[in-house]
Amino acid sequence: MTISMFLDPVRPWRVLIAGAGAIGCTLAARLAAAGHTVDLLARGRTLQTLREQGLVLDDLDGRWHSPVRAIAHVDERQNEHGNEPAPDLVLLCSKSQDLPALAEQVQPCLGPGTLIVPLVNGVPFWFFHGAGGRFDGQTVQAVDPQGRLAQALPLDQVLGAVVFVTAESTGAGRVRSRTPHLLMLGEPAGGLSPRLQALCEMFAQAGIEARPQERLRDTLWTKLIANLTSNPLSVVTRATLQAIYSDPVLLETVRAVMHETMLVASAYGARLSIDPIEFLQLGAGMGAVRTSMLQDFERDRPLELAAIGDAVVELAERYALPMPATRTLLSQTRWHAARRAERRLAEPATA
Ligand SMILES: NC(=O)C1=CN([C@@H]2O[C@H](COP(=O)(O)OP(=O)(O)OC[C@H]3O[C@@H](n4cnc5c(N)ncnc54)[C@H](OP(=O)(O)O)[C@@H]3O)[C@@H](O)[C@H]2O)C=CC1
Ligand SMILES: CC(C)(CO)C(=O)C(=O)O
Repeated sequence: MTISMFLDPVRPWRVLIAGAGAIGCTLAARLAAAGHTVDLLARGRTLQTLREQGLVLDDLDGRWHSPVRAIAHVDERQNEHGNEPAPDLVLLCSKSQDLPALAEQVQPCLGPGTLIVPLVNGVPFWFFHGAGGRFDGQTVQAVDPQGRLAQALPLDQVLGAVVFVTAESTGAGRVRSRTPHLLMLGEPAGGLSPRLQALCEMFAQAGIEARPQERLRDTLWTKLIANLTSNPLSVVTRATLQAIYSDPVLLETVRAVMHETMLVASAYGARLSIDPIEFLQLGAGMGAVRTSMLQDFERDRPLELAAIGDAVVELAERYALPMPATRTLLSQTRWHAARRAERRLAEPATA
């Protein structure tokens, strides 16, 4: 019997949040404010600022100064007697390429009842876990090339998430979120389990709407279509969502990538509820939003192309589906990222 069988949404949970960026800090602030015990695994200047000044979130409900404990290693969770129960919940909140290292960092403190939720864009590493069908249990190479994630995390304790929270860091330990907090959560094997319901309720009590999904992969494909049609193209063009989804020239690429991705989704049995025309209208209605990938590009940070792009191409290859427009777009995005890196290297160093 595992601890999670007793998870009670109203008692305080022991939560470990790994990754103190925009999403990790937003969730940490709201969960701590709701009375949960929150440890936030951070590094560098963020860790130092969190220790010295604490965490501040500005969201639609106001300003939150929340009592989180910033830690550099999970063994700092131990008290003076050298013991600390395993967390009830671990949220992994990094860019997808950083997930293996983060998973290995949290692995030593996991207990048999710890729920683990990666909050990461793109095809998840657990995609084939509990999926049934001919690929059941296989690995998505693009997101877990050395099998480090599957090794570090007990898959039966992993719940999937599709992130609709939007947030941006405004400085170390400072975060701003201007939309209602929304997560879609689901069991990799599908269905509505008691632990999934308890987790959704626990988030809801902290002001984070969490919708339990019987078929999370359907929602995942919808988000992938949004990411794949807009994130790489935003790097190539520097355009906002409004421009990407309304400019007639850019719409040609958007439509081509959307149709290719929808075909892959249907090959995997996804039941998509999106109407393509409505989808484009919704995208255009998002306004002057710069995608997370464009923001990473402008900050000279690595791009999440493996999880958002390469992984979908890999899934397509399993069914011999060509993705010519998507492949071209991904190559062009990489070309722009490489040119930018070269220009940065050529710039004279500032004192
Ligand atoms: N922000 C948003 O609005 C949305 C984000 N998402 C997705 O959610 C995920 C998280 O995004 P977001 O929070 O914005 O990303 P950020 O880049 O803001 O945050 C990631 C954090 O993880 C930290 N980190 C990475 N590796 C380690 C490590 N080994 N040890 C300690 N800390 C580590 C980073 O530290 P450092 O800064 O030192 O690198 C950074 O603070 C991504 O997949 C993103 O695409 C999805 C929807 C919306
Ligand atoms: C806003 C959106 C949906 C654009 O694809 C996104 O998730 C991102 O910027 O990463």
